[in-house]
Amino acid sequence: MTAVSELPLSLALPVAREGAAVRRTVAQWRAEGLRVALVPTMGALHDGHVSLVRLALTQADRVVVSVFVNPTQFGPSEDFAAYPRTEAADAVRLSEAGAHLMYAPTVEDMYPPGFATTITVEGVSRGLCGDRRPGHFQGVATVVSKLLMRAQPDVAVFGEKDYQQLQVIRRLVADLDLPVEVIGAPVVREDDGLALSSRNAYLSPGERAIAPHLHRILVEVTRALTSPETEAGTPAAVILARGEVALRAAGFDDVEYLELRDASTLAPQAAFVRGRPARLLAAVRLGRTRLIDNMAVEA
Ligand SMILES: Nc1ncnc2c1ncn2[C@@H]1O[C@H](COP(=O)(O)OP(=O)(O)OP(=O)(O)O)[C@@H](O)[C@H]1O
Ligand SMILES: CC(C)(CO)[C@@H](O)C(=O)[O-]
Ligand code: BAL
Repeated sequence: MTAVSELPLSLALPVAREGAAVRRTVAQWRAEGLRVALVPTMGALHDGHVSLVRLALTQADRVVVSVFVNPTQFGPSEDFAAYPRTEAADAVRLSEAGAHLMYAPTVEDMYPPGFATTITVEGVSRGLCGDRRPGHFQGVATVVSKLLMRAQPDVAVFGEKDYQQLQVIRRLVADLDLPVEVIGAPVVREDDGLALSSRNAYLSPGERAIAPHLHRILVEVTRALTSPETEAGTPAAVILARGEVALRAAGFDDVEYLELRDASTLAPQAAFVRGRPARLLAAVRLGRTRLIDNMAVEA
C-alpha cells in the first residue's frame, strides 16, 4: 500500500492499488471481528459521497472507499477521458470523513490482458439509462461484482441518485447470492435542489442556473401524479408529457426520459396506485452535460 504523497501526514489515508492488498487488509479486519463496509465511487468526491461514507460508518467498523473511473461503463462517445480525476483531494476528503482505506486500482489491475467476462442483469437494466447508454449497466454490474469479490465487505452503500443502478445492483447481489447487504442512501442536494454530482462541474454558469429546474419539475410532477385529480382518472402519460414540456421550457436541451416506474422492479407504471411505491426518474441534457435525478412517488 502507498500513501498519497501530497497529503499532510496527519491526514494520510492508506491507499491500496491492487485487489490483493484490499483483500489482505479486509481479511485481517474480519479476523479481528470487525464489520466492513464498501462504498464504490468514481472519485471527484463531493458531499453526496461523504454522506455514503457517513452512512457506512453507522453500519460497519471499517469503511473502504473505492475510487475507479471504470472504462467499461462508458460508451465510445461518452466522457471517460474528460471525467474529473482528483485523487489527492479525494484522499483528504475520505480521511476527514473517517474512511479507513481508499482503494484506487489501475485499469490494468482491474482488467488484465485476456479479461473476457461480462455480467448482464436483465429486466431492471432495460429502459431508462439502460437504453440511453447501451452496455452501461453491464460495465457497472461487472466492475461492482469485481469490487465486491475483491473487498468482500459485509455491507455496500450506493446512492439513490443513481436509482436504476441501485436496483441493478440489488438484483445482481440477490441473483448471484453474493454475501453482502446492499444499502441505498438518500440523494444529497444543493440548497436549490440540484442533486450533487461529479458531472455538475461541467456546467457553465448559465447552465448551472437552469439545472435546479429538474428537481423543481420532478417535485411538481410527483405532486400531480399523487393528486386526487389523477386518482379521478388522469393517466400518468398526460402528466408526464406536461412535465416534459415544462423541462424543455425551463431550458433543457433534451429530455431523454421522464418516466413513472415501480420502485423496485422498475416496471413501467401507467398510473400511480396508492399504496404501491413508485419512482419518477428523469435524464436530461444541458449543453454537454447529462443530468439524472429521481424521486419517490408514494402516498
Ligand atoms: N447527490 C448524491 N446523493 C447521494 N448519493 C450520491 C450522490 N451523488 C452520487 N452519489 C452516489 O455515489 C456513488 C458514486 O457515484 P459517482 O462517483 O458516480 O458520483 P456521481 O456524482 O454520481 O458522478 P456522476 O456525475 O458521474 O454521475 C454512487 O452510489 C452514487 O449514487
Ligand atoms: C458503482 C460505480 C462506482 C461503478 O463503477 C459507479 O457506477 C458509480 O460511481 O456510481
Ligand atoms: N454515477 C454513475 C456512473 C456513471 O454515470 O457512469
